[in-house]
Amino acid sequence: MPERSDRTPSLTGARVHLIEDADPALRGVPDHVAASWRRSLSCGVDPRAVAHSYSTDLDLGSRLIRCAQPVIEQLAEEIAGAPMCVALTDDRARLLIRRDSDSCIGRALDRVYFARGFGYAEDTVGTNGVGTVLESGTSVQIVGAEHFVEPLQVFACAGAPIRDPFTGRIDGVLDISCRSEDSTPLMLSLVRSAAARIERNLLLDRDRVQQALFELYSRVDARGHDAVLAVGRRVVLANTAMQTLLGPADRGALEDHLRFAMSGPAGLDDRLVLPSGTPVRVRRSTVSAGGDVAGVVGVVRVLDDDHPPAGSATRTSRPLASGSGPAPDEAGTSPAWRAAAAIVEEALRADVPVVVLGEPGSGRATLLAGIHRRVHPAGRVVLVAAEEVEAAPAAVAERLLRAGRGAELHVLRDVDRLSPPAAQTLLDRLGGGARPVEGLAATAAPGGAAPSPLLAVFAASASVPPLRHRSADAPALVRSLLGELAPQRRIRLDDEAMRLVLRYRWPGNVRQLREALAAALRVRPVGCIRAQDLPTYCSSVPRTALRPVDEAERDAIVTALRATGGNRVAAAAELGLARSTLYRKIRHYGISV
Ligand SMILES: Nc1ncnc2c1ncn2[C@@H]1O[C@H](COP(=O)(O)OP(=O)(O)OP(=O)(O)O)[C@@H](O)[C@H]1O
Repeated sequence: MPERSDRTPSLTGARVHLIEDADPALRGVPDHVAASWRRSLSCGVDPRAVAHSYSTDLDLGSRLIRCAQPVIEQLAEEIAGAPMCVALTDDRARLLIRRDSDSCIGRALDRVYFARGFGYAEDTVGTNGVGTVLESGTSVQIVGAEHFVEPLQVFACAGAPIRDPFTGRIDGVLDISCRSEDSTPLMLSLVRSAAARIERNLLLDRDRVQQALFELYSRVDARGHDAVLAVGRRVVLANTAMQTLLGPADRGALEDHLRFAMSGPAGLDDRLVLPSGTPVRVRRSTVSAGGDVAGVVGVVRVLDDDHPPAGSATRTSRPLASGSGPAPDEAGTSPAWRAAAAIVEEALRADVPVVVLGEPGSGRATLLAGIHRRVHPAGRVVLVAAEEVEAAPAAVAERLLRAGRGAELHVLRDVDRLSPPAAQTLLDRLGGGARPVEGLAATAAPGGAAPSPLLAVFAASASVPPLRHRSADAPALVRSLLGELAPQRRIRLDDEAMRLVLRYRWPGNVRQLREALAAALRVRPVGCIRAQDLPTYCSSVPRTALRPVDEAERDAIVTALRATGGNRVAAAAELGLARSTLYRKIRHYGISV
């Protein structure tokens, strides 16, 4: 094969043929480059310009950056004499770090948007040393005319994937770029060995995190005869007492509960009822290492009947007020949901202001309303929208202070969305949290840059898990929602439709599930709802957020696959796509039909 620089005219000719002729043989073009050109073409990449996409939501404190930083510094020293740059991207080809050995190469790369925050995915900028690595899963060197997009043909780049040592998943790409005339085959071996060093650091780092969990577990286990359960991101540790205390279903439920608790407050005392009806108390501590949550260690005790858990009342059948909405416990049996219900019930019984944290649509207001009706069957729930508070915080505060006691619960919705002045006015008028306001509850989204000062008013807080973290509740929720949406009809989901419901991530939570079921009922008002009756998005679990144009493409693919009974060859023909392109897009959108 001729030297790379001598091949420029034949590569240029082959590429032009491909663009004009759709599918020539591409003789003389290396296989990995030809495959990448075809992918670039089928994705509609413009061969004349670098399309730029910029993201602001980069994770600059990630484990990947922490483990890569020292290796990048060392690599930058190794190439200091040559006009090159070292770059690190995340698994979506977005540049996280760029270190230039001289300012000329830096300026040249800036001009083609090879800079922090910009994306170099192959389906956006065509064949390159970052996106092509992610698409092919192997290290590549792309020199000069091998780039699909003309403005990139003055560069050469070598990229290697950085894989998570446990999962094998590609976490990012390490890349060395320079002008094509400065390119050397050494770039590829340099970048490969540096990526291997980063993977070693990831392994050591993971060990450190797991070590921290193991140390606390061992300390707690050594303290006595208690049953101890530790749950980390990929390990579960249980001592002998734990292994004999509970059956497999209860153990699984408890593990789920601790896994969910990893994202909650650091140390707490939970009381919950396991699926077999066994009431337990869990004293748990969260373990952190270097800013990462390593896991949760829980000491578990079965409670006797004299000390039922606070949530155990949820299992007795108290009547709900007539005309009440769904009973939260009927649609929530997972430990995380029960734990939230128990805290809310305890707070409402003691008339302590309680805030329910959770993602929008997860059922926070429904939980508060359902439990209030249980505690005060003749009571009333007043939902106060954030917009109403925002418009007149002082007037709302007056109303809350004057409200009828005991049987009336005012729920301030989405208090995290209030502007700081509105939140402050409300807080001041309610007495700054110094004395409890009766009959008051709120909902808020967890996290956020600065928690609302208003949260000081609420002495109790409960966390409602997002629907995707309590898939055990999904079948009961579906039954409850179908009963509400089609009260007089015998309707259910078939197994395949239920499988989609369990697999989909439901970013809009229960509200979105309700909308999906309402849409399916419009297609099939009676009988058995099938997978193809659910909205097309339910058949897709993409790895990244989709743009509207991607959603339209995803919907077209799902519709074609549903129409052809899942036959990919027929679907590709109907869509006018090459079969390989369809397979790639099915993978990209996480489509399951
Ligand atoms: N356990 C449940 N059973 C039946 N329907 C539920 C349940 N949880 C939530 N829903 C339904 O889902 C939708 C959203 O619930 P809810 O209003 O309680 O959510 P939220 O967390 O307060 O969020 P938002 O503030 O966005 O409304 C409502 O239509 C509600 O009826």
